[in-house]
Amino acid sequence: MSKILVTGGAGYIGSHTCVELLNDNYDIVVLDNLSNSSEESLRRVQEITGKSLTFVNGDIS
Ligand SMILES: O=c1ccn([C@@H]2O[C@H](COP(=O)(O)OP(=O)(O)O[C@H]3O[C@H](CO)[C@@H](O)[C@H](O)[C@H]3O)[C@@H](O)[C@H]2O)c(=O)[nH]1
Repeated sequence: MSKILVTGGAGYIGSHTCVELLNDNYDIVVLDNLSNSSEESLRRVQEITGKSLTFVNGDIS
């Protein structure tokens, strides 16, 4: 299955996107600097879907 990079994936729109992608069996890597979110949202994404993701705390700018 394809791997998808989700920038801002810990945020509101990003975390909902992560749920949909995981439910469609994509592997996802979330890149987020947590400037307007927390890792708690990603914990919930994994709890809701029963699937794991890779999180990278960082900034590409
Ligand atoms: O340089 C940056 C800027 C943002 N982020 C992350 O990107 C994600 C999304 O950023 P944000 O602009 O907060 O978008 P949303 O999460 O979609 O939140 C917006 O939409 C929500 C729902 O309407 C509102 O509640 C928020 O206030 C509003 O910022 C967040 O996890 C941020 O931590 C980065 O990683 N790097």
